[in-house]
Parts: sequence; structure tokens; C-alpha cells
Amino acid sequence: MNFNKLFLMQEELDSHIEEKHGLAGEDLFGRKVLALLVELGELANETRCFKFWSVKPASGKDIILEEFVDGIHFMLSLGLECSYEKGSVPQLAFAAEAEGTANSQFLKVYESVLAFQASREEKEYWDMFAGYLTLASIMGISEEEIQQAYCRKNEINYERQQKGY
Ligand SMILES: O=c1ccn([C@H]2C[C@H](O)[C@@H](COP(=O)(O)O)O2)c(=O)[nH]1
Repeated sequence: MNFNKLFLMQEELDSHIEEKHGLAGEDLFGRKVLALLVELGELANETRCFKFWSVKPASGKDIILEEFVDGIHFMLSLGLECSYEKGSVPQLAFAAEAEGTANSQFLKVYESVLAFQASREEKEYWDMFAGYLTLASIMGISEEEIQQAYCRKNEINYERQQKGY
């Protein structure tokens, strides 16, 4: 996965949003952490993986992908807040044989987001990211799909800003 390209795209989008909303130079860490947790909840809701009381199926792949890459946006954005994109990006082994259920992996990712929030350390940052990619793997989402869906949503985010979102 070409993270350098995604970090660059995220940096441009974030700058655009911050300028537009007069937030340049402001500490947005806490708000971005909460935004990420909310996106995780939205994604979980679309998968319906925890809804043992319901027989309705998960949403379609496009919807799941869009929610998934909303989370990628905020993860990249948090990395930029902490300047971790300039460090050497660890090799993220895309979990080809991810074990566990989506439900248990969602819980692990929530935990890792909060661990990163508490420490703000680079190791915790990449652990969180790797856990999220493992979740993708469990859900049958490929690297290629993540890249494509990220680029598509990144464009939509610009359009929304132009339309006064
Ligand atoms: O500083 C920001 C703020 C928002 N977003 C993007 C990430 C998600 O793709 C989308 C979330 O918007 P909602 O649909 O949740 O409002 O906005 C960013 O990339 N950077």
C-alpha cells in the first residue's frame, strides 16, 4: 500500500479544511480521535456484525468501503498531527490470514485508538493502524480496494467543502 501518497493527499485535504474553517495551527488531536471512534461505530453499524438480535444482512461492499476509508482519513490525519508520516513507515503486513471475528477486532481497534490517544507514541500509532488493516482483512477488503475507495472519498470530501458542508 502506498502510504506516502495517501499521507500527501490527506495533508492537502486537511490543510484545505483547516484554512476554510479558520483552524490553521489549532490542536485538533482530541477532536480527530473522537471523529475516528465515531467512524468506527458507523462502520460497525453497517457491517451489523454485533447485531445478534437481527437477521438483516450487512450493507453492500461500497457502503462498507466508504465507511472504512472514513476511518483511514482520520488515522492518516492523526499521523500528520503527530508528524509520524515523516518517520520511517513500518512495513505493515497486511494480515493475509487474519484470525478472529470482526466483532473482536473492532474491540481491539477501539482499545488501540484509546491507547494511542493516551500515549501519543509512534508505536501505538502504528499498532492502531495495523489493527485497522487487520479488520479490513477480516472483512474481505483488499489493499487495492482501500486505495481506490480512499481516493474516491478524498475527492468527495473536497466537493462537500465546496458545497458548504
Ligand atoms: O480534518 C478533516 C476532517 C474531515 N475529514 C474527512 C474524513 C472523512 O472522510 C469525512 C467525515 O465526514 P462526515 O461524513 O463524518 O461528516 O471527512 C478529513 O479528512 N479531515
